[in-house]
Amino acid sequence: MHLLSNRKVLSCRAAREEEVGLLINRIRKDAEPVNLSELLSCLANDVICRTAFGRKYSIGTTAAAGHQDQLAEFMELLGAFSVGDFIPSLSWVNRLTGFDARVDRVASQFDELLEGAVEEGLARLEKQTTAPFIDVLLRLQKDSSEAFRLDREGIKAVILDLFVGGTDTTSTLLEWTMSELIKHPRVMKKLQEELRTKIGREIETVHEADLAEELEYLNLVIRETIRLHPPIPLLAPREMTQDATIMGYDVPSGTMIMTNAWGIGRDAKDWPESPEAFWPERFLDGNNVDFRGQDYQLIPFGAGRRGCPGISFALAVVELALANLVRNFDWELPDGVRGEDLDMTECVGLTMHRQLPLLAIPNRYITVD
Ligand code: HEM
Repeated sequence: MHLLSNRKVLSCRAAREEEVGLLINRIRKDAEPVNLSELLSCLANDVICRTAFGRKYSIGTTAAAGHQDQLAEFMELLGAFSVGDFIPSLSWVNRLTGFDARVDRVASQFDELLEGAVEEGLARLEKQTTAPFIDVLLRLQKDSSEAFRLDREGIKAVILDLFVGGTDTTSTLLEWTMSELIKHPRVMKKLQEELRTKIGREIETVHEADLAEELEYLNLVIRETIRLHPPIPLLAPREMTQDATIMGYDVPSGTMIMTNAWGIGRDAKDWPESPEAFWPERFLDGNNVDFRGQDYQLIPFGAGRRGCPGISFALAVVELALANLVRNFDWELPDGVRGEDLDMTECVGLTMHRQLPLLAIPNRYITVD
């Protein structure tokens, strides 16, 4: 997908660096402890808004608060169990419970937001050279031929897809990585050592160019977190296009199937050494299992033609944010709670968040005047 190509991801670097810089400054100023879950959700949201729409719905405005709530409700509805999807004759239950009405309301609120963004993009079209995604699509529409027509609804659908695919997933991965690091001080210390040694103390905020040096342990930590906490634990539902036999079961064409990436990542057959433990070193010594869809024992981004096209985009945000959060601060839990006692309960939904927000105290480590 052109919009998520490596070149395009690189071109959005300034927005990522600026937003991560703002996050770090905010953490420096906020009263302790900080609500990392909320801050990381805002970060992912703002980065995607800037790359998709060319602007964010800034913190502190009513539009921002409304938009943030809309997105949370949208994700909740996407992950909710809809009786009618599984037993069509019971669709009336969705009307009775108010589920359909909520879906209609949130869909129309989102449509309003996207309509506004399309109008803003149209007004910008003649002026701007570095284009957010929506402008790229509008330009494509303007230049489109008979053979390839992209209409307004299509543009809104693509942007919505990026939005839904890219915000909650990215912030969930960040939230779980910080949780695991705080819960495992040995791993946190080792990662801090890598970042503080390789990046040095001279700069206050880490930029993407500073990550050019091989940061092996950072990569292992992300891999281990996504194994234990795939942000979309059941991937996207798929329909069988032909009859097949899977593990001895006959599965007819047309059956809806769900893939349990969460279960696969913890399966003792593929992960024989303490599959439930957070241990990034399991990926050393020749274990090169990667998460990009080639190794079926680790598929948090799906695999094949419909696998996630946003992997590079997500990793760019996650690596930069983690490098800054971990290098610049020493973290501890409020009220003297020890890291190993941190509650790690998951909550059910399309994306799998922490049930309780992650609150933590940042102690400044890097202080460049
Ligand atoms: C840690 C972050 C992310 C995770 C874990 C993730 C995971 C996934 C998964 C599991 C799917 C469905 C694949 C399947 O069923 O085989 C998917 C699809 C998708 N993702 Fe991601 N994603 C992430 C970040 C992103 C980002 C940042 C973007 C865009 C900016 C994005 C855009 C999309 C799109 C557009 C699809 C739909 C692809 C299609 O239907 O063909 N994702 N993602």
